[in-house]
Amino acid sequence: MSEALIVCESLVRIYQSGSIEVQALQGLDLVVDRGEMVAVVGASGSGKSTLLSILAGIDAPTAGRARVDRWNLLSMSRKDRVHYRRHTVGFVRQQTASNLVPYLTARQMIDLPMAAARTPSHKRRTRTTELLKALGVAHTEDRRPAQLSGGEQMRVAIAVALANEPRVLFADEPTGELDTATSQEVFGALRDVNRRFGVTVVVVTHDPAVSGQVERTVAIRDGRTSSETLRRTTTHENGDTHVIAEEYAVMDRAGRVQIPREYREALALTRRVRLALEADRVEVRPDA
Ligand SMILES: Nc1ncnc2c1ncn2[C@@H]1O[C@H](COP(=O)(O)OP(=O)(O)OP(=O)(O)O)[C@@H](O)[C@H]1O
Repeated sequence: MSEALIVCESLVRIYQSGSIEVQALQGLDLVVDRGEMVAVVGASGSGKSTLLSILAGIDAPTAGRARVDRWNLLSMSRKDRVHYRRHTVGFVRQQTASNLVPYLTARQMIDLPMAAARTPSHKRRTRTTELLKALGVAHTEDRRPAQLSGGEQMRVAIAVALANEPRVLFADEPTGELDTATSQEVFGALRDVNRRFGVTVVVVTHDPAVSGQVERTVAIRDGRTSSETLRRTTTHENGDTHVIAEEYAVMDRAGRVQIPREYREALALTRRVRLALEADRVEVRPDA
């Protein structure tokens, strides 16, 4: 098996505002393999944006472990961080317009990160043309952001994020401001670049229609990974295809598993529970 591209273990991020401490991440575990496309879901305030900012090298964790490719995100120098953000990761923000430069054309915006990385101009031209085509926005190459629809703006933003051939693309609510049909298009574009360029994609979303289309969804609750849903497609004899989704609890390295509230309430599980090892399972029973 190939080595995972992203590994977070017991990741903690504490924000200090005045005398108040906010624990945005409280020991989060996450593993993403190379080439995977993963959706991250969770209630507002659960820590999704914090996680993405840390993985994108924009914010630094307080404690724990976080590795992306060969980079340890807790011990990167300022110089490393610039290199990391330029070459290893691409980032697409929720607010469509904030990804773009108002006075540049689509072609110029895609060119910009490559110019900053001192890529030779003939390579930049070829890559820009390839990306404009791959994202279905070749017709917009000479237009500025104000002359693009919301979906086109987002697809150009994805092209900009992919310019320097990053290993991983992070997208924070990329379809949050778009209508359903346009969301589907943008999400389709993300899936397409994941397959076509082999770039790993981690997408934060509120939209169940979006998260339902990836093979793995990771749910975050209170700054921790709470469950994962794996989906696989099966084909019946008559040719019909069905998607089977199975939800798993996530166990951390210390063996901790969160028991969902409805299970605890149904069996009145409180502070002490009985654990029993059976041949093929572990039982959790109320303290009788
Ligand atoms: N810069 C900051 N200073 C203080 N607290 C912050 C800061 N950024 C985030 N938080 C807090 O950290 C927690 C997690 O925030 P985060 O934005 O990661 O959640 P989220 O799951 O992305 O939410 P949403 O879906 O609403 O974007 C929240 O309680 C938030 O108020």
